[in-house]
Order: sequence, then C-alpha cells, then structure tokens
Amino acid sequence: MKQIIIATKNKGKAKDFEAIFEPLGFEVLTLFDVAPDMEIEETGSTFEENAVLKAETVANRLHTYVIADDSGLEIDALHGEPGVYSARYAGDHDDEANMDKALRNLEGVPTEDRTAHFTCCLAIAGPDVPTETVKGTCEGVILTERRGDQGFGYDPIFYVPEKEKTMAEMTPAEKGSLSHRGNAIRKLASDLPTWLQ
Ligand SMILES: O=c1[nH]c(=O)c2ncn([C@@H]3O[C@H](COP(=O)(O)OP(=O)(O)OP(=O)(O)O)[C@@H](O)[C@H]3O)c2[nH]1
Ligand SMILES: [Mg+2]
Repeated sequence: MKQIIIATKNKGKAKDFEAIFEPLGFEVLTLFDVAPDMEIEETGSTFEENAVLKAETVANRLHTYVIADDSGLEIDALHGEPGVYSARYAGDHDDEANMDKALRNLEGVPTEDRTAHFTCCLAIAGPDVPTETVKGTCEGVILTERRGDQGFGYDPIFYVPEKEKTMAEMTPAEKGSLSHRGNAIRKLASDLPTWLQ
C-alpha cells in the first residue's frame, strides 16, 4: 500500500485524512509514526505560513514528501476569532474549554449572526520540488449548545445547514465529503500521483 505522511499530532485530523485517503489506496502515517519527538512551534500569522512551516520542517528532516495541515475556525461575529489560534483559544488543545469560550463570547448573538467558516490550508513539501499550498473552506453556523460525538475540535457546535447536522453528527466519510479538509484534499488530489510514487 502507498503511504502518505501527514505532519500532524492531532488524532482527529488524522482520522479525517484516513477517511479520504484510505479509499484511494493510501496508508496515512502521522508524526507519531515517523518523528514522535518533533514539536514544531507554529510561529506564523496565517494558516498558509504555519502549514508551510510544518511541511518543510518535517520534509527536511525525513528527506521525503510530507503534507501538513493548518486549519481553524473563523467566527464572523467575533471578527474572525479564534482563527490561527483555534487549537489554543482557551487552553492548549483543550477542545471542551475552546468550545465553552466560543459559546460564551457568542452569548446573546442571534442565529442569523452566528455564521462561521472553517479553513484548511494544506502544504505539500518534498526534497527537490517547490512547496505547494491549497486551501479549502466550509461554511456553517455556531449553535448555542453541543450536538453529536464524532469528530474533534469545534465539530459539536459547527452546524452545516445543507445537511441539517453538526459536523459531530456526521460519519468521517460524510464530513470529508463537504469539510474544509475534504475540499482542500480534493484540490490537491490531482497532483498526488506525480508527487507520491
Ligand atoms: O471542529 C473542528 N473540526 C475540524 O475539522 C477542524 N479543523 C481544525 N479545527 C480547529 O483548528 C485547530 C487546528 O490547529 P492546527 O492546524 O495547528 O492543528 P493542531 O495543533 O490541532 O495539530 P497539528 O496538525 O498542528 O499537529 C484544531 O485543533 C481545532 O481546534 C477543527 N475543529
Ligand atoms: Mg498545531
């Protein structure tokens, strides 16, 4: 089976990648498999800068092709917060505290003003090629309480009107069919055969 390395330590993200790449015949490896000691400080101020930083750091270390994902939630009524700080909004990778903070900051905001979107920037870096990036987005509405137990991050409060479900009420495959990550991967997919032999 072909292997693809995702420069992530987020197990929820890894599951999202597996739901999309496994049906295409790829085994998904993460930093836990290939470089568990690596901690990359995300010093960029945009999703793109952080995705490139993560992909190039790991590609330089391993001398092979690597994909990195930098992503986050932007809430319109909060002027784009939490944005690049999504993982560390209230506590470092504390999904429950992060959701509580978003809900608190949106208290009293009516449904029609609770619009938000997820963005996913993917960077693919390799030893002898310029790094490429692609972006995918997904539009939704922030609920007032959690619904569903799938996914990760803000999925239980991110409602997708077309599906009448939160992302946490979808299977991994259904989330992948419309998510910011799925949309970014589909843009990248046409390049994959030449990048990853
Ligand atoms: O509900 C969600 N559904 C998603 O599909 C999703 N995608 C991103 N996010 C949020 O944005 C942060 C990314 O930050 P991030 O790109 O730095 O990743 P991370 O730090 O979690 O892992 P790594 O890949 O850097 O190792 C994550 O932690 C989450 O809070 C999501 N929340
Ligand atoms: Mg991170």
